[in-house]
Amino acid sequence: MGFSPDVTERLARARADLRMGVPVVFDNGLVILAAETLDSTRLTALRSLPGDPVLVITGWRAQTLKARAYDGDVARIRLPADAALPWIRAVADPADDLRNPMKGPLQSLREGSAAMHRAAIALCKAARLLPAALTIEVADAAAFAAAQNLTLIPADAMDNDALSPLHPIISARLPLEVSDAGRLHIFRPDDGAEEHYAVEIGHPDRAKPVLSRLHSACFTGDLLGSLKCDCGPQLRGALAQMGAEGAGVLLYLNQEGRGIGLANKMRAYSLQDQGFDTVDANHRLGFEDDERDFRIGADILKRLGFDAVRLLTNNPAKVDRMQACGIRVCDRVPLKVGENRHNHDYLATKAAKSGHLL
Ligand SMILES: Nc1nc2c(ncn2[C@@H]2O[C@H](COP(=O)(O)OP(=O)(O)OP(=O)(O)O)[C@@H](O)[C@H]2O)c(=O)[nH]1
Ligand SMILES: [Zn+2]
Repeated sequence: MGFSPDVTERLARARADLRMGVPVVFDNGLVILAAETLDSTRLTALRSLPGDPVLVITGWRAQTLKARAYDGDVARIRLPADAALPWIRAVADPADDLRNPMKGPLQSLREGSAAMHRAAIALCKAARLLPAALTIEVADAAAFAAAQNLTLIPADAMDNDALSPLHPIISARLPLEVSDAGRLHIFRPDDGAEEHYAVEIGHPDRAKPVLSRLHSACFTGDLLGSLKCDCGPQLRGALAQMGAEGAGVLLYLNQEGRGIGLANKMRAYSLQDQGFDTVDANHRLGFEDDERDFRIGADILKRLGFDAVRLLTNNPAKVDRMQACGIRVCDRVPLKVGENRHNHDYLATKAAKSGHLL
């Protein structure tokens, strides 16, 4: 009839399912549940199935837990017969690592392919959950999904790494403190993920490099005035500079916590209170230190008609990634504002480990 959801749409459903604790089924036979949202009812149901449940974690998390990661970026841990919900949570979530370091010995699987387990981790990350999934194989995936009313997704659904097209939805005049001539543009991706925004100041000449900032959302810094980072002052500093020049474009990308989501960023903050720095905290949670997709920013710039920028950033990786995405970075304009006694170590870590320029 033509109403059925396509793969992209089913993936959006799958992300929502995982966030609620509902299993998702890959059509080649792997059932997955996010460890973070797993409850005891579904754990019992999963244990009633024939087959051996496997807990998938990332290579980073495995390193912290001293488990073997034969698959490199992921590790498949055999679920012990007596493992209950708190044990699964403790493997997935580092909150109590220091208080309760012994989860193992963890038995990692070596045989067979990890391709679908890798896809399960990618789906948990896309759902902004902890990157850990409980999985089990079923003989007839389509029948199982139909009988249990679960979302069925193609085995290769996560292989497509293309950027989901972003569409301009609306733009409207928005007078700002820094400039009367402000305009806010809303962009919405096809895949049901977060919207992103562009703030245009004045009427930048498309034929010249535009003063530009790619700002990643930071609820704590941008809105609450958190002193743990420099995001709020950077946001306001960038807008002020654009206002003073009379032209510029600031992209506000909803990639909170360098792409791990606000809940996971707060988990990282909690680990930072235990003594880990910003990079180590991400790794202990099982994430890369930076999970952002900078193609989004490049795509929005192009859609607005810009192909060359003077980029306000202290992050050389951002410059490289923009260039790789076809945006010419004619100049890097430093944005050194907002250092205080609370974020001194954070900024020093970014300089030491992530290549930020001080
Ligand atoms: N995961 C994580 N994210 C953080 C932390 N502190 C700030 N962020 C996020 O980091 C993002 C800002 O990135 P930064 O690395 O500060 O800066 P950048 O955008 O790479 O570089 P600049 O252009 O120089 O600001 C925002 O999404 C913040 O929410 C943290 O400790 N952990
Ligand atoms: Zn911040």
